[in-house]
Amino acid sequence: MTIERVGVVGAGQMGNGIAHVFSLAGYEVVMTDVSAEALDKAVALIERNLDRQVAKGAATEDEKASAMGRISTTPTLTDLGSCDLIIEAATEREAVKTAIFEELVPHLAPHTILTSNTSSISITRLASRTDRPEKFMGFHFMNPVPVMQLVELIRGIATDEETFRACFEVVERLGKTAATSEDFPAFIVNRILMPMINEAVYTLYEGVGSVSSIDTSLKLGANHPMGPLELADFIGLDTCLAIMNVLHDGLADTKYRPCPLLTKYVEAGWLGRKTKRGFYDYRGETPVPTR
Ligand SMILES: CC(=O)CC(=O)SCCNC(=O)CCNC(=O)[C@H](O)C(C)(C)COP(=O)(O)OP(=O)(O)OC[C@H]1O[C@@H](n2cnc3c(N)ncnc32)[C@H](O)[C@@H]1OP(=O)(O)O
Ligand SMILES: NC(=O)C1=CN([C@@H]2O[C@H](COP(=O)(O)OP(=O)(O)OC[C@H]3O[C@@H](n4cnc5c(N)ncnc54)[C@H](OP(=O)(O)O)[C@@H]3O)[C@@H](O)[C@H]2O)C=CC1
Repeated sequence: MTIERVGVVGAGQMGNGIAHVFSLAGYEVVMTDVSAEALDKAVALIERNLDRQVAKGAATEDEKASAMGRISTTPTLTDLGSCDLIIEAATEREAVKTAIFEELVPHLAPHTILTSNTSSISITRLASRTDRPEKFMGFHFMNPVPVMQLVELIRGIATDEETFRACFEVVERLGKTAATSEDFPAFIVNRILMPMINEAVYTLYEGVGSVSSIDTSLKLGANHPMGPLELADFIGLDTCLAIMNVLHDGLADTKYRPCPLLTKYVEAGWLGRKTKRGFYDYRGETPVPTR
């Protein structure tokens, strides 16, 4: 099947990156969000990130202008009904995602493939809340989307081969690499990455090290590009906690117990970079550790 028009639901840090890479690869993109401000911010951010690529010689001014011309925004979710492929990238809460699918489904063309960028939630369960479990998949990008090479593709129990092939071909046209994961809590990347981040928070909670010593240790001692607490702030502490809860509930093993300190940061609304405070305070010139 031919995919030309792509709908993106949620214009946060993942939604803007997803719209960016699809438009640069020549797809028409329609992006929606509950917040008009988020849509405006996303378009401005895509333009800034494309400028960065132009400055580095990774894209030309013409490619940038055509990519920007292929992106439109709408506050109305049901305007996405005519898209060939939809990628839901709203907040990591199952109730939010199912409400989106339930509102969208009556407006979809019969051929539309519905996907979720969820970091952890059961694809089979999300699919079961739609009219098309066979045309439903997990399409999981990594952050920052324009930079990271991987896309995890997750089939639900009912996903058909045609849908999988179509999504696989899209990943190739984006110039990215697909890895396939079975549909179990948090799939592959987050099944491995998030317990490491949670353990870093326990290391902080138990006073084994400060924020700086933990991040410096993993950056210089294990060659990670970002320390685990810096990475947690980058991903969003609400998303990290949501993923740990899915692992804990879904696999019923205490080794996935979210660290109480992670819960406390989220309760404070200190969600990391997106709220300017998390394990670091980003309100000044340079990030300052908060513990
Ligand atoms: C939670 C989930 O469900 C799954 C996930 O996504 S888990 C998170 C996965 N992501 C990671 O682990 C990221 C780890 N961090 C990194 O790889 C690096 O720190 C980083 C790529 C983000 C930044 O690298 P850096 O060397 O410190 O910064 P910088 O030199 O400014 O940027 C490197 C490149 O990325 C680009 N870049 C950085 N941030 C960007 C962004 N937000 N958008 C677009 N481009 C960006 C830069 O333009 C630069 O491009 P070139 O290589 O073409 O020059
Ligand atoms: N952060 C990361 O590193 C990664 C995240 N993901 C996944 O991507 C998804 C999005 O995460 P991320 O971009 O970080 O989150 P953000 O919080 O940055 O963005 C989520 C966006 O969705 C909006 N939203 C909430 N409810 C709705 C709705 N009903 N309809 C449309 N938009 C809505 C939010 O608006 P408002 O703020 O007004 O509520 C916000 O703008 C999640 O499923 C997450 O797990 C996947 C890979 C990496």
